[in-house]
Amino acid sequence: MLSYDYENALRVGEVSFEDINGVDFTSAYSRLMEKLDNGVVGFRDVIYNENLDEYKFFNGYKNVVVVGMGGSILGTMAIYYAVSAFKNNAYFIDNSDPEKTLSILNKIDLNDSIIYIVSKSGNTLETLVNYYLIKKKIGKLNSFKGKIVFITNDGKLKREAEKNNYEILSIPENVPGRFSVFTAVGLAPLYSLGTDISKILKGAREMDKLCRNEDILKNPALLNGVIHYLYDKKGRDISVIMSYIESLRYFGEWCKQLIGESLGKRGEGITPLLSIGAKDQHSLLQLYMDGKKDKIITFIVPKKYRLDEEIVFEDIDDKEVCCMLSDIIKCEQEATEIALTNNGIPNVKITIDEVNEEALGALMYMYEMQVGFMGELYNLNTYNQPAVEGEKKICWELIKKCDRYGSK
Ligand SMILES: O=P(O)(O)OC[C@H]1O[C@H](O)[C@H](O)[C@@H](O)[C@@H]1O
Repeated sequence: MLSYDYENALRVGEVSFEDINGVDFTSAYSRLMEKLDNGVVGFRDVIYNENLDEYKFFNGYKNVVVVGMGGSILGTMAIYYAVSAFKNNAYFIDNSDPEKTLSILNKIDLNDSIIYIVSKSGNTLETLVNYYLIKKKIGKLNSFKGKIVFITNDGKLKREAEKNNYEILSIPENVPGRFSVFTAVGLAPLYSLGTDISKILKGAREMDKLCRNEDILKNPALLNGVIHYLYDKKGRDISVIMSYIESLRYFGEWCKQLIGESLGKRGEGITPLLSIGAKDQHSLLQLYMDGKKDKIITFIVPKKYRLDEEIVFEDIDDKEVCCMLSDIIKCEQEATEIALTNNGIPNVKITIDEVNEEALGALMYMYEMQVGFMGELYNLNTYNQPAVEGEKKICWELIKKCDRYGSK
């Protein structure tokens, strides 16, 4: 399913086994388990949901449009772009960038679409605006033959859904948005996109077995959390997630929010930095290798690439050399790993068999648990994001001043 290799994080010598054992990870483990057992947070419970039938009515549309922001869309994008990298019937609308939104909306036939409006609070500015645009576009049609599903618990969007008798799915209150990919937030649109959602949950459950292990060496989420925590304390507070498969780009975007909003509190936290190999060997590797000593690298690599082909080098040391395309990128990753380690840069590696639903379920759940453990190590509230509220208030005031109807 997934293997985790931490040897190079210790080999470089900045952090040792004694350091790991010196961290009170047992208390962190117990505190998180207690929260999960008592339902204070519900991101573990949802992976055991057996009732996937409620999504079966959401099939049969050519296009799937998902409108949301942050935790309400990034997990869906992460899984879709990973497992369905070769399809193109999904449209994701999150930002308030007029050029992006309008160019997407101008090309979709909404009549042949299932449209998900996803917002736990029901009040997120960008989601609201993008919904209004869709509503306006639908209003101009003679009749609307598509389907709108709201995934929301509250706010303006819930009221809008109720007023118009749209279908509403809800999100368990104890599952924070950025941990909600295994709820209707991710599962409903992914089902409409033809993804095998039971396999996503299967992968998450298999990972959960490992994450319940009290033995840190058998618990990759706990071990990776402690390693990153220790390196942060040594000044390596930038966590580079370097994926050697492009279809995991949005997994990185999802991780960025999960790590950033969960742990960035009270002057603590690590900064996630996304990187794609082999490309970034030609742009950022110089910085990783020889820049400030503030980074720890996580390689994410598949054993098998879903497409592959033989390639012949016509002249390597006067010889023809034949290898697979996948051999090339694997050699590049290995070379980077060896060079970084030789240069004293700590790195860990997560290997998945291949990119598929189960692997994504396992990988994403591992990160949810890792962040949960890390929040306990830092002793902070992992599940809120109070610092971003200030900007929202200022922005709503500015928007009221933009009113083009004036005092009408
Ligand atoms: O699901 P929503 O309520 O629309 O929230 C969407 C996103 O917006 C907020 O600003 C939060 O910082 C994020 O944690 C959240 O995922």
